[in-house]
Amino acid sequence: MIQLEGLTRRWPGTTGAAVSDLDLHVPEGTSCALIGPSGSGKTTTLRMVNRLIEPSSGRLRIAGEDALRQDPVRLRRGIGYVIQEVGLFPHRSIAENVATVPRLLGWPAARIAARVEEVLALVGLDPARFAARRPHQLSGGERQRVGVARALAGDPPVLLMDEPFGAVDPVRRRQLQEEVLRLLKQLRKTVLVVTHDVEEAVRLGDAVAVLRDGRLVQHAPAAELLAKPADGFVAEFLGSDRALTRLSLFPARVVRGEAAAPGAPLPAGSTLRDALAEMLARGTRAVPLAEGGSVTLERLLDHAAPG
Ligand SMILES: Nc1ncnc2c1ncn2[C@@H]1O[C@H](COP(=O)(O)OP(=O)(O)OP(=O)(O)O)[C@@H](O)[C@H]1O
Repeated sequence: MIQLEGLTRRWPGTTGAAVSDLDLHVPEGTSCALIGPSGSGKTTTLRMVNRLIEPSSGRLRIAGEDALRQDPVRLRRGIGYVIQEVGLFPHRSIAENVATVPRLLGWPAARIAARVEEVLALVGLDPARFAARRPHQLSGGERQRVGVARALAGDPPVLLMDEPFGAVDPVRRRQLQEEVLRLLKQLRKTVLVVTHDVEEAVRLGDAVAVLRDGRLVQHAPAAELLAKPADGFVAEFLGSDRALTRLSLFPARVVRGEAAAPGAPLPAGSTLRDALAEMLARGTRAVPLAEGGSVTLERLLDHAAPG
């Protein structure tokens, strides 16, 4: 788990703090997305957790240990870090890039080689095709996958991600988000992810923390945040389409007693938001599901306006 208590960062020569008295708890095996306007302190917060930025005051516990008393270099070897620009070494092969942390950890060569193959496969890159290439021989999306593989290579319990899919086009982005999310859940990583994209935040975060001027204004499960923004600032930041965004959190499933509607069934893995889009496109009040039964407009309204 990651636990921030009163964490604060002041920059020399500035009035006020970039991050002020921040309390945040990310339980083990869960993810928290940090969102907020530009300059609200998201990246500063993230980089205080791996101490690329030293906190001015406050406490930081990672996996039960006082992280501010640990040697920062050793601390970082236990924390995966994924950034938008990926930051791969351009003159080293993909395999060498992925091997960075295991090598620093002093693993034997055979174990490193096996691990490189394993994590490349985990992120959907065939080691036989990619291991020997240089970063410039990959697409942006493939490089991003390498960034995730590299962060996972040393099997750290904690992962920090800063706009991890910012450089990926919107279509591949959703696919990559879903794959990485599935992977992180399967590996039970504790994750703190920074994004400016509300949809990405609710998709990746079990909980979402909203920052404003370096202060935490709301920290709640994604569905609760979208249903009940704490104030006008949060509501505006989440956008007037937040009820629509919320529908994307719920899978389209059969509710007993609903007869099958006519027409082509929704593809497997569709969300209630996809169901609404289909209803609008077809001009119907219900769409059928492949497993039988339907999603109805009434059901969508129940989810969009919870009690
Ligand atoms: N090295 C630095 N020296 C002085 N001030 C800094 C430094 N780095 C960041 N800041 C200031 O700290 C505040 C928070 O910056 P931070 O990068 O954490 O915001 P952010 O929410 O991640 O923004 P963005 O979404 O634009 O990346 C900003 O006012 C920024 O100008």
